[in-house]
Amino acid sequence: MAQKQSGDLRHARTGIELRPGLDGVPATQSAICDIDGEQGLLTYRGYPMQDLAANSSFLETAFLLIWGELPSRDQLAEFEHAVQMHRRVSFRVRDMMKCFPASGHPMDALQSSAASLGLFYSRRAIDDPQYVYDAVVRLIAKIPTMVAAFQLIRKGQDPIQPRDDLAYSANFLYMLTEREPDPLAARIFDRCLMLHAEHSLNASTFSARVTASTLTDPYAVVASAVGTLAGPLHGGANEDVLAMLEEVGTAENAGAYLDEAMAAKRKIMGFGHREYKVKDPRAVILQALVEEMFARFGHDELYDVAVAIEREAESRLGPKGIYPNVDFYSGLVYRKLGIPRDLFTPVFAIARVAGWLAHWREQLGANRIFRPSQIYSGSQLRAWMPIDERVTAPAA
Ligand SMILES: CC(=O)SCCNC(=O)CCNC(=O)[C@H](O)C(C)(C)COP(=O)(O)OP(=O)(O)OC[C@H]1O[C@@H](n2cnc3c(N)ncnc32)[C@H](O)[C@@H]1OP(=O)(O)O
Ligand SMILES: O=C([O-])CC(=O)C(=O)O
Repeated sequence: MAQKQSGDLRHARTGIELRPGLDGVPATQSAICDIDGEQGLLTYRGYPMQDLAANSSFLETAFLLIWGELPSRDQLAEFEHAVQMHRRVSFRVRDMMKCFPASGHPMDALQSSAASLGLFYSRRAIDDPQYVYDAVVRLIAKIPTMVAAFQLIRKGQDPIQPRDDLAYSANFLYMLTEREPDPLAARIFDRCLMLHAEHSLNASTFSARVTASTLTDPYAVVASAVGTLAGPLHGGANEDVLAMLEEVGTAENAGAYLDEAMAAKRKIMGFGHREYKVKDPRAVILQALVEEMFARFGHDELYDVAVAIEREAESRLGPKGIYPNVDFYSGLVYRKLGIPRDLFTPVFAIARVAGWLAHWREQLGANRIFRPSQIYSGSQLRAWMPIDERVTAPAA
């Protein structure tokens, strides 16, 4: 991989400084989510994350994020009912998924199936509040169904239909595992979704806003965000954390593993954050949820490995402000729920679609197309070279 660009470069004509990765550069104004990375505080629409995770539900939190206020009892009932009515996906989408290679990554399957929804619904009605409401409902309702469907299809089975008597999270776990989940497991999963629902201008949300700013349809917005979330520096890290815990194997190996990884300049997955200089507040809650899961459903020795890595990392990475992020403990909850490792990031997407849609609406409310500039570092003006006069092929 190429070296990251160094700072202190300025645009030749405007004099504006290049900030690689847009570090610290405000790229939009938003009223959706606030992060205090020094204190480890996270709020959605002004409500502390801890209060929402303790008292709300994923659908209620999604409503808050997208429409700005907590719903009334009637509004919530209407929203929950609408989502329930739109959980099914067309047989055409299921048949398309049957043509996907079973060995493909479920994030690629999700990105393709989310994009395919745009084929079914009109594209040019984004000014119509009913179109917006319907698109929000469809995406929140259908993404879990598509994630569960690909899981069964790749095992050679037919997807199972959603169950109308089950609430949002319980229904997803049922469609995935073909068993009605324990109510505590379903509640813990619902809390995980709330914790992952939104996080200001992270890479996938930025991607969603850039796509939204072209006035394309919301299915393309979500599909582009899913593709961005998949990368290992972003949502994809939750899958890699589990691989790391398995590789480390025992708590005693944690220190040596960290020393070796750092000497080889490898990043520790599930650690570090552009915004947080302390432990991610979501990781604190997720760790408590892991313990709640294990107290009820049995211990997992990989948790001891995770705790040892966090302890050993304190002296090695803590001085640089590098602590566990949201991806560090989530996989241990999902593993206990019977979710396969390569579905951890699709599960993240099930939650984050709420944040993406909130940003889609906000972007459309005061839209200007994203079109930043660049600092050109290529050749200066050159004379055309006829093919027979070219002496060397350009380096790969
Ligand atoms: C849902 C989410 O997206 S949460 C993040 C999930 N991603 C991960 O867990 C992957 C591991 N973490 C990382 O790659 C980074 O910390 C990111 C991508 C999250 C943030 O990246 P940035 O803000 O650009 O920080 P950057 O990568 O420049 O790192 C700054 C310094 O900290 C070090 N660092 C950052 N994260 C880590 C890590 N996980 N392990 C070891 N060192 C790290 C870098 O090597 C760099 O050191 P240097 O200054 O000596 O070169
Ligand atoms: O905010 C970020 O850059 C990444 C993150 O934690 C998230 O998207 O939840």
